[in-house]
Amino acid sequence: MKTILIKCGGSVIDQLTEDFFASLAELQKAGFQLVFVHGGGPDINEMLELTGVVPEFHNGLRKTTKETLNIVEMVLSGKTNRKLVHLLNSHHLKAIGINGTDNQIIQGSLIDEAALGYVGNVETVNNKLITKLLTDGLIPVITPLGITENGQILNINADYAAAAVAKSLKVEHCLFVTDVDGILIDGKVANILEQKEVHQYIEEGQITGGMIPKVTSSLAALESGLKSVMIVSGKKAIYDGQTLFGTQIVEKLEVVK
Ligand SMILES: Nc1ncnc2c1ncn2[C@@H]1O[C@H](COP(=O)(O)OP(=O)(O)O)[C@@H](O)[C@H]1O
Ligand SMILES: CC(=O)N[C@@H](CCC(=O)OP(=O)(O)O)C(=O)O
Repeated sequence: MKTILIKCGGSVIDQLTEDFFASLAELQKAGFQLVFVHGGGPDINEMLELTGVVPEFHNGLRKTTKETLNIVEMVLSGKTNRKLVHLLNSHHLKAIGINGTDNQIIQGSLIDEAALGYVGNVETVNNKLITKLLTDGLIPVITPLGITENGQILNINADYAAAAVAKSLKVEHCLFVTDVDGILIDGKVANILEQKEVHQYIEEGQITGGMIPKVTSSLAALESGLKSVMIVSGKKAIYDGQTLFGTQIVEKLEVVK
């Protein structure tokens, strides 16, 4: 069966629409099995603020002290994951929540402990539990937490975690669901962007902030052999039974034509 990896951004989890959930059902009808990796940056920030910790980011990655890691794990596993699983189940999409650390699904290593604390890169993904759940007809919903060889829990940027899971599962499509209709260039959604344009738009400052990890992990996923990567909106329909709506990212335009 063909699989679609859906990364659901923290920016949009609270704004997912009926049309979006209807598109997921359409994708299942079209023969795709779904796997989710979710973010939760806003939920984490909210809880950190309540505890008086000021969020700190370096190149888009959250500096994660021991205290922050405890909150990140509590929020991602206890709040955001529960919220998304509940939303899917209430739309008759049979979802089950799991942590990236469960059964060592996401194995990673520290990026730079001195600068970032317990923030990790993905080294390998253990597909076993994911494929077992898919075989049972369930939608795995995975937190972007990883674990090192020594058992240290890692906070992983959800875009990178999603791209790594997509690569490991060799999915048909990888969709980054966010709070905008796609990548906006000069105020308009681009239907398709190639690698070279992505780099150019980052340099020109047209692609900034939270969109940067999405495009860089999209390009990494394409390089690793994935065929289709898209940025789509969770606020509307993303599929009409034939076409996915949003911005497709490709290595080279001529390959697609
Ligand atoms: N060129 C662009 N097109 C669309 N959005 C962009 C662009 N450059 C930066 N962004 C920002 O990226 C945001 C999405 O990233 P982020 O907030 O990290 O979302 P998520 O929680 O889904 O990962 C958009 O809301 C927008 O503010
Ligand atoms: C290391 C790192 O930055 N981890 C992220 C994990 C959540 C995430 O990426 O959530 P979004 O997709 O909503 O941004 C964080 O702590 O915010």
